[in-house]
Amino acid sequence: MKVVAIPLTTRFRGITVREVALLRGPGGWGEWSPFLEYPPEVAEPWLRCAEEAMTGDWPAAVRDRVPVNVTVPAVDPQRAHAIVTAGGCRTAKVKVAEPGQTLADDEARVEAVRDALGPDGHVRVDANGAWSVDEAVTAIRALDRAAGGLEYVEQPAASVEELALVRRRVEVPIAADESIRRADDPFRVRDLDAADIAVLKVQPLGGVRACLRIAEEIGLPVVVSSALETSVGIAAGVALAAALPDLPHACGLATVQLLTADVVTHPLLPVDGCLPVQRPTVDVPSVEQLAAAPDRHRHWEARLAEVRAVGEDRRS
Ligand SMILES: O=C(O)CCC(=O)C1=CC=C[C@@H](O)[C@@H]1C(=O)O
Ligand SMILES: [Mg+2]
Repeated sequence: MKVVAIPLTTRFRGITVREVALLRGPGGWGEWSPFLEYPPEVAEPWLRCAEEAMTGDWPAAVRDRVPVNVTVPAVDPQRAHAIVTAGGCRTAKVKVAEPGQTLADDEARVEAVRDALGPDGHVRVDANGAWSVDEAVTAIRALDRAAGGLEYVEQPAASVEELALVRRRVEVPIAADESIRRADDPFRVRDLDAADIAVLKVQPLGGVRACLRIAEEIGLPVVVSSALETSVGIAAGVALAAALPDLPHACGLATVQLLTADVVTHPLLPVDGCLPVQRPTVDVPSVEQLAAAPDRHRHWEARLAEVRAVGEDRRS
């Protein structure tokens, strides 16, 4: 196992450095990068995703490019404008409802993003479940106006029940993220008519093939999104997006742009708003250069042993 620590270009989801474990198998490298605070039970499906990559057993692709959104963290309007302009994508996903910020901050950011994209781009927002139902209804209406039309809002409230209530009160489509990847039953979103779109992330949901099965059963259009991986992990998301029979929306897989460095020879960065469907080649000198401190290696080795034990328990 190799552990790397990569500084982010901007604080994102409360972190400034991304720590990632890379595991090598007969079919290639796999990335195992559950966030540091996740307990073993939560980190276990993430390991299944890495193990699948290490066998090289991914489903066949039906397309050779995957359209992606640029991801805009909860930054000021000038910075948001610059990120979208530099991102080269026709769709932008804007983080909103950040602790310590106001709805006016979100409106200003979304306006700047629309300005940078022009009238024919798509703007979507992600609230990470931060709003109550009433707050969500107010905020979605305001942000829809500020954006001159939102493509969708991702996880406006925390629970599936709340998503369903919000969905009945606004015109903007609702996408479910945490309500699928953190739920005991990802299909409650479908059963309660709580969303128009399913966001699927390959690591928390146990791999590419597991996500393909969820996509078939959930019966909603899918947006494949990242968990802030290096290009090794993003390649698994790209493999899922490439294998889906229909892909009506851009995917949230352009997050290598949020890292200051990568571990492959040709990072999975968008060209003309799309990622190529290819497995990147790990660049061993970069892995060595980005290596985490020895105590972090020891931490990840111990974590791996614990999570493997959870996996064995679940299989027995
Ligand atoms: O979807 C995207 O554009 C990028 C990925 C992204 O937003 C996320 C990656 C990692 C952790 C999550 O908090 C976050 C998300 O909520 O979707
Ligand atoms: Mg999300």
